[in-house]
Amino acid sequence: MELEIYDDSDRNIWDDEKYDRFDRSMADLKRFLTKWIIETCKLDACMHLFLVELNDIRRSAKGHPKLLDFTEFEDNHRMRLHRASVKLEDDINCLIPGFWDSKTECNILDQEKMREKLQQRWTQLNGSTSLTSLLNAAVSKYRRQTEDTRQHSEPPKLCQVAFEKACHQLKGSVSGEKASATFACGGTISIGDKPSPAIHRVSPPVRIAWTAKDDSEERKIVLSLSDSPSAGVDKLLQLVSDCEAASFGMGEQDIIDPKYRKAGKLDPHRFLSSLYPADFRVLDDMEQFLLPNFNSEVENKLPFRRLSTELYKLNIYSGPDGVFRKHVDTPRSDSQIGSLVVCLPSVFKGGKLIVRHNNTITEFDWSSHSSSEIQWAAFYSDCEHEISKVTEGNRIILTYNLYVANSGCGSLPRNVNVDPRTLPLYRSLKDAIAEPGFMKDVISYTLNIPRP
Ligand SMILES: O=C(O)CCC(=O)C(=O)O
Ligand SMILES: [Fe+2]
Repeated sequence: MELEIYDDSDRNIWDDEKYDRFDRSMADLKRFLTKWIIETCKLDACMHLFLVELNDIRRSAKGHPKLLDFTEFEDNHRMRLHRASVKLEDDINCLIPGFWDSKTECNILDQEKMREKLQQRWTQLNGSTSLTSLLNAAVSKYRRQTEDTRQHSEPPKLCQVAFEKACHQLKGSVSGEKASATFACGGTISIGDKPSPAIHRVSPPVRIAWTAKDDSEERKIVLSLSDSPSAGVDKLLQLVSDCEAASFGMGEQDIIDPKYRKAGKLDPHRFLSSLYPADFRVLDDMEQFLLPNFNSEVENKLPFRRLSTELYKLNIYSGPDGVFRKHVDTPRSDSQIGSLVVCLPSVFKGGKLIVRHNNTITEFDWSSHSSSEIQWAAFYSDCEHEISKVTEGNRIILTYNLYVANSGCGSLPRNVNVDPRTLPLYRSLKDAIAEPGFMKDVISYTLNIPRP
């Protein structure tokens, strides 16, 4: 992707009319960066999957060849490699249409640019070894300490075996290509009846207001700790019955099939919620775990990529058979990278959220704390997930679309939603302009006119 920016540094960029006549503006630059950032994320994700598979093939190949050296591969390895490279190509075509011109290029792995990118990503994935060496040191120290015992009493003690096994497992999870493959994360927000600063991550009871199906009335409920009377059983029943049946997307169609998804829904124009996950630093947590690394240490430190959320639905899965079988969410735009689900306080049993990626499963079982905490999970759009049967109660969920965006660091973007009059600089400038002689000095300086 190449961007040509005209050198318009001598123009007055605050003068909209003039500025809009140029082909490339700050807005173009912002769009370009956002597109580039999103494409980099998507490419990283595609290469990541490929590298995991390639490393598996290498491990089973003779002589443990170097990453992109396929000379020693036997037929079965070649077949697997071929399948993986076709998948890589398909993934890239699907996520970044137009990035790869599959008609003119023969094989994606023959392309020097692609090989370089794969090599870079590989180096990056294997870069951090400090925790691994710590674990290695722990194992050898433990071995040395127990060597004598081992020599004298033949079978190793159960705790020794368990310790080493745990260290090896941990080492596997913190190093190598699977380490940065975090595809889901989650957390909790406590609920307190007393007001508390949001920084403490204690939310007041959540208030939901919604409109009746025929729009005739506005209704409200406070979702509080279950044993408090304000939990309002009647209101809860009302909320459930005011929901419409939730659909799911299949191709271009929205389908309602209670065997596949049995849940109620309210579209966002029908309800308001008092809970804003960003107030409880949920966005910061998700950014930390879900935004993939850039390509180098230096770039990783750039405050470029941010997440934003868009409230999408309120869903209720009710016992005895609320359910949502295996599916992948339909992304609502090119910049959507995932979903955030927030489980509001309400008693229920069952209803586990199970998220899968690359043969790894993460489960979010919220039933035991369903009445006392707000619980949340976020995961990438391409993760298959399901909700197991809700056997009792009501599992009330807010879903949000997660978008990646650039934070507009560096210079202030145009049309920023901040009133310049609120900035300290505005007041100093205003005061300075009021000084007799200031404007004369500035004008003669900027226009290079000799002062009288
Ligand atoms: O409720 C959940 O845990 C997940 C919801 C979900 O998968 C969806 O709405 O697409
Ligand atoms: Fe989903």
